[in-house]
Amino acid sequence: MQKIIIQGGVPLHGDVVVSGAKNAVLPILCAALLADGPVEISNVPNLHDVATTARLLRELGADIRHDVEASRFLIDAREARGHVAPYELVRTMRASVLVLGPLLARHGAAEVSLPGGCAIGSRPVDLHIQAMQALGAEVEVEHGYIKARAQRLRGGHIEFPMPSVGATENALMAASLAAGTTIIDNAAREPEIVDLVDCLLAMGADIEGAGQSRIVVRGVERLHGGHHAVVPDRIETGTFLVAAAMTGGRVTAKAARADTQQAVLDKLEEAGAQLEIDGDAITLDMQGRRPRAVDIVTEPYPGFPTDMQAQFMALNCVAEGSAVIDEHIFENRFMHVSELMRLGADIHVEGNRARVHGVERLTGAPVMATDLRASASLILAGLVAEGETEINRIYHLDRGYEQIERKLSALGARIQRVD
Ligand SMILES: CC(=O)N[C@H]1[C@@H](OP(=O)(O)OP(=O)(O)OC[C@H]2O[C@@H](n3ccc(=O)[nH]c3=O)[C@H](O)[C@@H]2O)O[C@H](CO)[C@@H](O)[C@@H]1O
Ligand SMILES: C=C(OP(=O)(O)O)C(=O)O
Repeated sequence: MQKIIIQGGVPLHGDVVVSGAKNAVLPILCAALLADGPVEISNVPNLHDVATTARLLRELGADIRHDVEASRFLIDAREARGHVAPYELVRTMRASVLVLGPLLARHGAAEVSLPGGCAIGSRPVDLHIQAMQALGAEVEVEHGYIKARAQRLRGGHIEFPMPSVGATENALMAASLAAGTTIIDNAAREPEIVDLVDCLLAMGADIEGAGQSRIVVRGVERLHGGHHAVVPDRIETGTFLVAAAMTGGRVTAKAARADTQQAVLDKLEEAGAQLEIDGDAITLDMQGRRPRAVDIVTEPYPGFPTDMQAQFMALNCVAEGSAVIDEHIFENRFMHVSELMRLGADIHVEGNRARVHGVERLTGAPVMATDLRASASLILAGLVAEGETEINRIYHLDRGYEQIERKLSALGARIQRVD
């Protein structure tokens, strides 16, 4: 099994080009199922989750061309007649539940395996199901599958008890082809929602209010093909900026979108980093300084993202002072703590709160990655730990980071992937 080996202690310097966002591209690939013409998607990151989604769309009958060099997908779902998303594909990736809305809207039927349990929490799909029911679908859950049916979906009022990114995405895609108007209240406001809506608009949808808590979708008879470029990945951007801050370096993230990650940039400044934003470039300078520990509370957007919690935990581990991290989105997202402690971190967890006392130094050791962002936090810790850190089970990383070790090497890190 592959692993990553890091010799820590090198301040990072240089430029890194940010890839398209994983969490934007996955729903957008699913949205292509709604179109009765070819959809071209550019700035697609070459990730394991993207390959899994492509396999799922092929299984459903879509014709897919992937130009890896050009980071482009061409999806033609005109002949796609399948409506079953099987366990074998869905179990490896939660985002596969995002075919539910498109299949139901396009074919009047969908059978989607319940996504598998994930290391960060129980992650139910009740809100996805309630949204489909509000649009007139009959839904049953049996034998591990969500089975949904509707002659034609009709507009309705969906009021989420809490914002859910995935359920909002499923609701948006289903409502786009429903008869009549749908109002979604307490919708998620993440930049990936806005990006999905931009893609749906390019396909001829009629949607207002993306990025706000109330979204209004006027259903249309058909959606056509179109082109969309995926928004830059704010979590990848944040991860590289934290790497620069922790190592006392200076890094410019290019092709980034500062306006999608104010909460993260604010925390980096609070930690003592100097930031400069110039168009789509974000430069972080921490040369000659040690970060200060920063308190974090994860919240739905525009609050601090849960997907950056583990990386800031790593930063706090080597920062000056102590900080409290409150995880408010997922009930079990501190799996990285025990591994960071193997590197010498001083962390105490009580429920969904972690207290981190910064230490002068971490020391390299073999560690095990448990989920995607936990893996990222271990890489960050390895970049500053004395000696060698060996990170096992890195397949999680390939789900969400494009060529992370190459990008870090280009910034001067001593990092390699070995078999
Ligand atoms: C592919 C993708 O975009 N993944 C992101 C998406 O996940 P995902 O869309 O799964 O996350 P949600 O926003 O739905 O989850 C938010 C909270 O709602 C709960 N919930 C959700 C759905 C539901 O039917 N019932 C329910 O109780 C979840 O357990 C969680 O506690 O948003 C998360 C929160 O920003 C991110 O961490 C993930 O990286
Ligand atoms: C939790 C994440 O992804 P997913 O929802 O795909 O598991 C993530 O991107 O950090």
